[in-house]
Amino acid sequence: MKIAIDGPAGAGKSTVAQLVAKQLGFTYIDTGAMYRALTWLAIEQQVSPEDEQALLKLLDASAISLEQQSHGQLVLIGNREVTNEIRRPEVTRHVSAVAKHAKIREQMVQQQRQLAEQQHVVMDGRDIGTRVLPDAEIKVFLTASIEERAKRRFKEWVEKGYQPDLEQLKLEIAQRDKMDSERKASPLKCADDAVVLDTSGLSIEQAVEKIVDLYRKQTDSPHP
Ligand SMILES: Nc1ncnc2c1ncn2[C@@H]1O[C@H](COP(=O)(O)OP(=O)(O)O)[C@@H](O)[C@H]1O
Ligand SMILES: Nc1ccn([C@@H]2O[C@H](COP(=O)(O)OP(=O)(O)O)[C@@H](O)[C@H]2O)c(=O)n1
Repeated sequence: MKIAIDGPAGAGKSTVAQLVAKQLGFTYIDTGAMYRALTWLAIEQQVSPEDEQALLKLLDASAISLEQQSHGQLVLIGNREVTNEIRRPEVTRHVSAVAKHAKIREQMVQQQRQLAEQQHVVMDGRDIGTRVLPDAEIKVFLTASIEERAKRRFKEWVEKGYQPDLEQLKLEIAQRDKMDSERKASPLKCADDAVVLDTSGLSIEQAVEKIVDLYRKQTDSPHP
């Protein structure tokens, strides 16, 4: 069973997908973490996000992997754990430039499909329903207004101890969405057969419940 959750930045994908996975006993896979790990590495090794060949070399030389633990997903580069570091604002600013390269995406997609073959998954990203798992049984396009998404990020960053600027955050989110939607290689878009779920007026719990309901309707199984 595969549940694909796509959508723009800050829509609540990882929060909601993680809780859906927990409720159903599935494995949660955050594909954005893989693009973030490569971006983190590129920054560390001073490789330009525009240099596809150099990024490919970096990707080949560095085993990026996701490890599922009871408390969440760990992101590893070789033996090095980078789960928290890849969330840094600097990585966020450059990740869409790294993720636009077709050959980089091919390799990431291959790895993501392998993960989904081994277990029941809830996978979130930008191209899960359209490219990575086009045959997913349930596809959700999770979205929310840009104002709502910027406010959520603002709150999250304040809680992490940063001092963000709301307007700047809104601008960065809009820029990232634009790059993700306009790139040639599997852009961010809603799959034709996805259910659109606007979370602007929903609590996290309500959004989770709506997806779990979709699963129940699909499988007709009240006790997963
Ligand atoms: N329905 C919701 N209502 C309020 N806040 C939410 C909702 N969904 C997610 N959030 C909050 O918004 C922030 C961004 O969510 P996140 O899951 O990181 O989004 P994404 O993975 O789509 O970028 C998090 O701090 C999360 O707790
Ligand atoms: N399947 C995916 C997942 C992420 N990405 C890229 O990786 C970036 C970071 O993804 P993310 O899911 O961590 O982003 P947030 O919305 O959580 O900030 C996105 O802005 C995309 O550029 C992608 O291209 N395809």
